[in-house]
Amino acid sequence: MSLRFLSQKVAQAIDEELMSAQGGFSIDQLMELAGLSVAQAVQKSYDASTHPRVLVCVGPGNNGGDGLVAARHLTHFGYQPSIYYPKQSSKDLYQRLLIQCKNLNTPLVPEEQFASHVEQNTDVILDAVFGFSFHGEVREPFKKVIDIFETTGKPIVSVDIPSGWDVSTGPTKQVSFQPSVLISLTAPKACAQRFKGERHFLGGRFVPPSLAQKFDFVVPAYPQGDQVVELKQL
Ligand SMILES: NC(=O)C1=CN([C@@H]2O[C@H](COP(=O)(O)OP(=O)(O)OC[C@H]3O[C@@H](n4cnc5c(N)ncnc54)[C@H](O)[C@@H]3O)[C@@H](O)[C@H]2O)[C@H](O)CC1
Ligand SMILES: [K+]
Repeated sequence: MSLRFLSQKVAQAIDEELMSAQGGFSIDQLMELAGLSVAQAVQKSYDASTHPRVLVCVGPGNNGGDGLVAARHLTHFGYQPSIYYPKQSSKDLYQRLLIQCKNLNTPLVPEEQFASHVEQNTDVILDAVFGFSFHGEVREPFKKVIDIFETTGKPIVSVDIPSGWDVSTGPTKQVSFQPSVLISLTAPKACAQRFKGERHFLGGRFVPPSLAQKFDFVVPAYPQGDQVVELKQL
């Protein structure tokens, strides 16, 4: 069976099903596993000894939450992440994730230092700005962030979707950067067919076979205890 690429609508339906009474998961659990997958994909792609400074760009929704979780795991993996989080959520979950990072002394980058921080103090950018619920044209304060993704020479690792791409069709007139690494969560979204970077991982190792069957997608075999599996061919 070949890999299925999910539409925005189906990705959202799967997410809802996982967190329904039947699915039994809480958002905290899914986000923890998604963020752990992301940290593992970074670790498999960029060694902490050569690329320790990971700038985690955090958006306003759950994609951003995955980034905060990844930042915490990356610290424990020996990286020195920093966080750019221009529109902080007041929701309890996000506040707690941020406290956990602050307790690990992870610095928060101020808005006016963002551009210079990318150029001078960053080895890898972790793009956790928008995921499968993004639509329309990028609004501030994120336009500035995506504009830098468009022009920087630093490697970008995108969580679930390259932020600003159309979830179904991929690069747009405004946003066409290619991340070096993409971590698709649960199953790749349709836009992943336009990914031309170096490595594509699948993460989010929480899908029961009955759910994959219901939504007609394939979960490839993960190696041993890994939280990611590399997808060689699209
Ligand atoms: N089942 C899974 O695979 C899981 C995936 N996870 C991650 O969750 C995101 C999807 O999260 P969601 O909260 O639904 O949305 P987003 O993070 O994509 O962003 C919504 C956020 O962005 C704002 N927004 C939308 N469009 C724009 C725009 N044009 N300009 C500015 N802002 C915009 C919107 O208002 C919201 O605030 C998925 O991709 C995974 O990364 C879960 O963590 C675990 C389960
Ligand atoms: K993203």
